[in-house]
Amino acid sequence: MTGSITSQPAPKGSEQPAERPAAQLSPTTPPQEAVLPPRAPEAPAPGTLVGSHYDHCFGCGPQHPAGLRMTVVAGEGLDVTAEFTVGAGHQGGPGLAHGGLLTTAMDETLGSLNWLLHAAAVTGRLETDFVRPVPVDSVLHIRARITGVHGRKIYSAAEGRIGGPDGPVAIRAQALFIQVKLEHFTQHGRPEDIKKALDDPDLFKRARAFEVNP
Ligand SMILES: CCCCC/C=C\C/C=C\C/C=C\C/C=C\CCCC(=O)SCCNC(=O)CCNC(=O)[C@H](O)C(C)(C)COP(=O)(O)OP(=O)(O)OC[C@H]1O[C@@H](n2cnc3c(N)ncnc32)[C@H](O)[C@@H]1OP(=O)(O)O
Repeated sequence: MTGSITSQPAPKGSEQPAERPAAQLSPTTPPQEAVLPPRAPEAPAPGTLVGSHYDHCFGCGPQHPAGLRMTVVAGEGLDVTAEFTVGAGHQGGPGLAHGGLLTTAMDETLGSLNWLLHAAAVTGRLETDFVRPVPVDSVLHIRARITGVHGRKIYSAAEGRIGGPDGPVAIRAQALFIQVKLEHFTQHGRPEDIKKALDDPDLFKRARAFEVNP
């Protein structure tokens, strides 16, 4: 390895224009018309566990053999906290957490915010800034909040700290979730998993509840 990337001349026609267009807002930044709705009546009470949305979820499922098994606690408003302990099985570089897994932990936490609105939603876009390395055995303390809702779009942001809940920020994320109907899962999921999920009375009850207010 030479340690440097040889610079090549830019292909013809790809030169920078004399004036760059004004910086665009990220699609994960709520527009001015976005609102902060009240917590849904069905939202988990402040200080209680949000609970896993699906037993086999890689992020939160208690039955997943190698998942992150994250637990998320509802906050007072449109916010949650979560912890993710980085294990030896989560390495990217030696002794350091894999960035993709940290992103998964952020995705899971941000996704759980949707329970506060009682909305079934999927990640449309997720942006992550890795601010400092996260060693194995660290506990990532995550705080996430909804930053706005506009139609089916739910905007949210989170940060993950190490060395304690008020330690330095190691990772930041912003997300755009899109509200979906139950059919999103039933039409696209592998049939045998959908069948099993629908046979689970608890999940079925939960899924039907979404149908009333999709
Ligand atoms: C059978 C029982 C199942 C029961 C399940 C039970 C519970 C589950 C419920 C909730 C889950 C709760 C917690 C989950 C917690 C964490 C889990 C992690 C979350 C995930 O891991 S989840 C997997 C990864 N995720 C996907 O697998 C999505 C794949 N994708 C799609 O399925 C479509 O892409 C979709 C649905 C996103 C949109 O499709 P669509 O056709 O419905 O709507 P459309 O395209 O019109 O978008 C509407 C407006 O959003 C804008 N928009 C869309 N995408 C954008 C982007 N990327 N950037 C900027 N803007 C975007 C458009 O520009 C438009 O904007 P506008 O309205 O202004 O025009």
